[in-house]
Amino acid sequence: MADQQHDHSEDSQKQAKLLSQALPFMQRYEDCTIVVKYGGNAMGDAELGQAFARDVALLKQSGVNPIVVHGGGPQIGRMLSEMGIESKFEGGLRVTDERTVEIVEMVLAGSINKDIVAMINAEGEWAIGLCGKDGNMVFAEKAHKTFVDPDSNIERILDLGFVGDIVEVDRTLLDLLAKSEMIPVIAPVAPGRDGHTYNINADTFAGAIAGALNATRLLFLTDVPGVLDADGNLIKQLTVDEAKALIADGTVSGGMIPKVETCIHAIEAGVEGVVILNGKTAHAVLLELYTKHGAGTLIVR
Ligand SMILES: Nc1ncnc2c1ncn2[C@@H]1O[C@H](COP(=O)(O)OP(=O)(O)O)[C@@H](O)[C@H]1O
Ligand SMILES: CC(=O)N[C@@H](CCC(=O)OP(=O)(O)O)C(=O)O
Repeated sequence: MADQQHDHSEDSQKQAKLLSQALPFMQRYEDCTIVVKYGGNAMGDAELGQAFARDVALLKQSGVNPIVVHGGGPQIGRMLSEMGIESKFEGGLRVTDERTVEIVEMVLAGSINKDIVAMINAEGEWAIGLCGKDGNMVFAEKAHKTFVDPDSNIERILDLGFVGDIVEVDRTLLDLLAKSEMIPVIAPVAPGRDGHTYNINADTFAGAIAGALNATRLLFLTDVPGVLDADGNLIKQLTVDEAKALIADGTVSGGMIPKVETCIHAIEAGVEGVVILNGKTAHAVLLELYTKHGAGTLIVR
């Protein structure tokens, strides 16, 4: 019994110390908008998912305006495969025909969106699941992507079907929610003025939302610790110019290229800082925001 009491007081001392260290950071982000992009690769583990939901709830409780934008690429791929449809990507984007966009919307705005809402609600908060269609929040148009054939050096136009580029973000609904108890959880699906539904890369979608809201931070939860240098070491901070140089010299490659490019666009659109961090680390969001050393790579102007 005496031992237990001792443990308790040690625990509470530790907690008090942690809290006092976190306090200045909590004050720093009070009333700030923080957009968190929760990628499909960071999902899947129930315990990690609950830790993520607890972090988002704690942000709201400490006066932040958190907005979750989620992906779900691997989950869409699994559903398509169960239905006998093969996933095809061009330049990192899913080629999306009419049947595929229906399934994308079902998986993203349906099951994944509601799972995240339920996890946050289980932490005692009020999450509300949305997509670009809700409250006329986001409008898209058919994406116009080109591709330079490395063999012939000829530029080709890519027809990705119902993949969209964002052309408009209306912040009315998100401004209303910021003043309420609600935490928006947004799926990257948006309507076009042409009446079609468009599938939008979740990183791009999160960048556009963060830019339109002049967010203080945009966090990308992925499956690596952040941007790594040529020796595989984590780079703690980068300027936009340094980030561009890492793309140009090939240090940043593959899926990290569009991610870092989205970071650069978001900063140019008015986001104060963007962080790429490992969503597979429990409580990555709190470690990034509420500790001195952060958790990932911070990119700033
Ligand atoms: N310099 C780099 N630093 C970190 N990751 C890199 C780098 N260059 C390429 N990558 C790759 O980028 C991947 C992250 O991009 P991606 O798979 O598209 O993320 P997500 O699916 O979470 O959006 C990493 O898993 C890694 O393989
Ligand atoms: C156009 C396009 O590629 N859309 C993505 C949307 C989901 C997404 O981006 O999810 P992650 O963040 O988990 O990768 C897709 O269909 O997979």
